[in-house]
Amino acid sequence: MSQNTTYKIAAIPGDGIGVDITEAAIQVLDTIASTNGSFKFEYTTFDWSSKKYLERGWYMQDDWEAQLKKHDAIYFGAVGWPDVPDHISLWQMILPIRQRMNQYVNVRPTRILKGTHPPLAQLQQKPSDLDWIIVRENSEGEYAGQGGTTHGHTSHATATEVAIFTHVGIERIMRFAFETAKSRPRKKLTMVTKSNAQRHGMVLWDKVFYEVAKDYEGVVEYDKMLVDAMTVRMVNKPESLDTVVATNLHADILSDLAAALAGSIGIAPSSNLDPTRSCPSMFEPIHGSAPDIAGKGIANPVGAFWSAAEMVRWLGKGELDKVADQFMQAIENVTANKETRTRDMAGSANTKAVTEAVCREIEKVCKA
Ligand SMILES: NC(=O)c1ccc[n+]([C@@H]2O[C@H](COP(=O)([O-])OP(=O)(O)OC[C@H]3O[C@@H](n4cnc5c(N)ncnc54)[C@H](O)[C@@H]3O)[C@@H](O)[C@H]2O)c1
Ligand SMILES: O=C(O)[C@H](O)[C@@H](O)C(=O)O
Ligand SMILES: [K+]
Ligand SMILES: [Mn+2]
Repeated sequence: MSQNTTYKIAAIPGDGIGVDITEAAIQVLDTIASTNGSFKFEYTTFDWSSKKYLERGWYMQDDWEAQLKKHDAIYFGAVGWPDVPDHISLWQMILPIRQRMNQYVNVRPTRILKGTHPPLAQLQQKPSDLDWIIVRENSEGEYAGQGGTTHGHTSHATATEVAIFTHVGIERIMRFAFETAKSRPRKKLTMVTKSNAQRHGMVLWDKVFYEVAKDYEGVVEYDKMLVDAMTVRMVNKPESLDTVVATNLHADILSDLAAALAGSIGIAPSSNLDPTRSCPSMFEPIHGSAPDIAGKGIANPVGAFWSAAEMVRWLGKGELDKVADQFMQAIENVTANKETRTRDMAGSANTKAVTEAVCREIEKVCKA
């Protein structure tokens, strides 16, 4: 990385609290850039949202792919609003971006940040017992887009949602998951499946997992869990897990559970990655637009900040790891203090106060 590198960021705030937390993330990203001095961000903000969809009839312009590809990364808030059916908003914005930008991996880390109140008594005593990375397959399964409805106007209405699993798609996510597990101190991978009831796609999923596992024999310890039993293990034996690989749908569900176990859905980050780096990767908190608290200025921006820190790490290709770590340190210094926690974390601060506190901490941590 040269001095004064400029990273071009496509910012898509979207709907509801997506708007508040994207604005907050940009403020802290600019603070970390100006404090560090060796890089800066240049943003293009896209007004793609459900509100605009209702006015214009479209979420993204026809040339959206070309527009996004002009950027080094995408920062995303959330999409979805009660007056547009959720499958329309997802399928006209977030899912096409994940698919067409080749973001076939979705990395969802969870750990208990300082000051959070995990609901389980055992984790209140030993927060270090929960430190996971969920690797979510991000292109296939029920999200591949195959299915349809016929005779929809009659009582014979028939609808299918076909879960797609390909050897190529499974192999690339398994390799990514094994590499992730290998890079972590415990070198441990748990594969989640449902190959007892789902006897085709999930059986191929398992088969390819064991094929790839041969390349990591003696290097990464691995095991297999049926997804229903996995929810029990996450609650009862969180310390027994480290890296987890699961299908698109299973990991979507398990990562919300993971966030709740770690203290709040408002903290959890995600990176939608194109590991080949041919397209921009996309960073967003795992939560949605939260219509119930939107417009109140009280959304927890911590998941958005953690996602922004992962964006810095990804953009730096190894050269900004220290900066990303400082960013995380600043976030955790703020969560540690009750005065600067939002309501979902048993505090009373608003989004703006938490954001300003993180900016102040960034200046302290980076200059120390
Ligand atoms: N990737 C995305 O953009 C994405 C992800 C999930 C849901 N959605 C969409 O968002 C809309 C709402 O979905 P939902 O209600 O199921 O899930 P949600 O994540 O928006 O909200 C679930 C609950 O968590 C709370 N919450 C979420 N984020 C929070 C934060 N940062 N701080 C404090 N509390 C927070 C909300 O107030 C709500 O009570 C739907 O349209 C859905 O399709 C989009
Ligand atoms: O991927 C999904 O199912 C939704 O966009 C959302 O629930 C998410 O987790 O990103
Ligand atoms: K989101
Ligand atoms: Mn989800």
